[in-house]
Amino acid sequence: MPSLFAFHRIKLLVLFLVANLGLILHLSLGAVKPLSIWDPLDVAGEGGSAILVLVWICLLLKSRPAGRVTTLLFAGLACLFFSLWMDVIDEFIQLPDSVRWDGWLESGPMPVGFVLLTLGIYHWHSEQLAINLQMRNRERLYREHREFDTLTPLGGATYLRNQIGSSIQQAEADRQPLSLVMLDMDTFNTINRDYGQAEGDRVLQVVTQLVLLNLREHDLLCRLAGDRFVIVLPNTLESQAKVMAMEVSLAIAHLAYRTTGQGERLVLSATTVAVMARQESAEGLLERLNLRMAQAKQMPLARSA
Ligand SMILES: Nc1nc2c(ncn2[C@@H]2O[C@H](COP(=O)(O)OP(=O)(O)OP(=O)(O)O)[C@@H](O)[C@H]2O)c(=O)[nH]1
Repeated sequence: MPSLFAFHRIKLLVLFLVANLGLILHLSLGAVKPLSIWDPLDVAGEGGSAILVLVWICLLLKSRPAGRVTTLLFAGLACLFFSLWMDVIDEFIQLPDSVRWDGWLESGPMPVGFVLLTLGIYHWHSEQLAINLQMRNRERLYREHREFDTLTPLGGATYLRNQIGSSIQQAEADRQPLSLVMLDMDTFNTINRDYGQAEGDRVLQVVTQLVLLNLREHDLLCRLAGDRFVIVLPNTLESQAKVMAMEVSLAIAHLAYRTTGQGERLVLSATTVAVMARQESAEGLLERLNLRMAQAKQMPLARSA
């Protein structure tokens, strides 16, 4: 993927030019102050703040695609940076008393920047609501990006354990059943072996999409490890979970998956098992689910639920 910075070159160029214009204006009309009257505290405070705002700008441009939200956030931060930059320059360059505009350059862009930032954050909020919809079935109200697997991208084992823990508590409080379904691809290592790791990765991504399509609004899919996934099913009895497990298994078996290289048709299959939570810890429930999976893998004819 090309660096997102590439899309923002013009913005950075404009900021660079405007910042330098301010500096040149000061240098052309004022005189450099003697070192003895520099105030190190002011220089450190204002200079440090300006540098931090520059870091925010870089992180923003490095992580966001171009568009209205990015432009507003950038414009807001650029105004803040310019105000702080003028403040820093003021520490080193003495302008004649007749000059009045320097105060405007220092204080004017700051409120404009805050207004632009507020607008940007408002539109960011609307954008995030749309993204949340896309993330349905992938995350709950709790987000911790370090617990997300980058390939699929689903919550990993730590995220899953935390979510099972909170789902158990919620189920007990609501006096509702909670079930889990585990899904493990069959002979997945042969795909890696015969078609390469990248093809295996693609299979995992496609299977993830397919399983997500089979879930209800409040269900959660996580990747426990390798080719093993777990679905958390609130308000669900074991019998209902078994039906869902069967449906997911059938969907995978009926998927017409073709390899990216030669377009060969791969027959995919997964073993699925379901358990309902009893009065036990998240770890205990997950252990029982793993045990059920180990038993199902040993009985090839009973590989669903
Ligand atoms: N492509 C790819 N392979 C992975 C990833 N994580 C784990 N694997 C591989 O997945 C394979 C899983 O192998 P096994 O646990 O034997 O599973 P299996 O081949 O499906 O065998 P059974 O489950 O017994 O049917 C191993 O070869 C791992 O190296 C991944 O992120 N991408």
